[in-house]
Amino acid sequence: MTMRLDYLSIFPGYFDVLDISLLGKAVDNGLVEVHAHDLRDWTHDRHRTVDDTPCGGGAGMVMKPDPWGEAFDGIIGIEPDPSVHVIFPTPSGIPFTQSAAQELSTVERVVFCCGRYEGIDHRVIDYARTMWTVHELSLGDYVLNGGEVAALAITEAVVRLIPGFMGNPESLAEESFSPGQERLLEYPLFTRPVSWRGMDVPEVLMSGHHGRIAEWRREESLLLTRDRRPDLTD
Ligand SMILES: COc1ccc2nc(C(=O)O)sc2c1
Repeated sequence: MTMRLDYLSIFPGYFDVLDISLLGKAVDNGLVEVHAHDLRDWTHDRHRTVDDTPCGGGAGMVMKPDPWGEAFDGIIGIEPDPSVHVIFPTPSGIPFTQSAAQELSTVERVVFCCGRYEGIDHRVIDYARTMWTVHELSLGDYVLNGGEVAALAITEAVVRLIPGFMGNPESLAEESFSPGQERLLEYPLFTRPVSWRGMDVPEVLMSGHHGRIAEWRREESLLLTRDRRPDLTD
């Protein structure tokens, strides 16, 4: 399966980065197909206007619905198709989680709609919900300047879970938040040299005793999770 990823933004250059590193390899391997689009290509005035003042007053500008609607028509089509997943990164979205990444990694088509200014006219989201499967997602309790960085983060979290992307799928099994990890944070990691600036790798990890190593790692994960993310231990 090849996943098609589309990005709609007034800064499509943000997505040039998808040509490098592991994601670039996924493109080369035909696992993903990436298309970035400039929303201004669907404007018709000399200034290529995509925003206007908010109805009801208030600070800032709101993204006009017209360019989004025409872009949807051109990029996705005019027929409803629930197999297309449209993601609006937004501070008012539901928190993006590893399980959401897991679900999205099985989808064949994802379209990211990256807002700027104060946000997108809500009718755009309402329209999208009549046509496709829509997700309004937030990365966390902070606000970025637009949806592009969130779209990149979501992309990386999703694409790395596509079967065949990671050379060694076993490395996914022990990561923080991966299924079967009881929602525990990953234990501390060490590699050679065994001694570095007066600090040694924990002896148990050099013992070759797999049972004791597994026990040490689980204990470390439990301690770390209780300390940093008590909300995960409920
Ligand atoms: C205007 O579009 C925005 C603005 C801020 C923002 N912050 C996000 C976040 O996930 O933190 S997504 C997002 C989209």
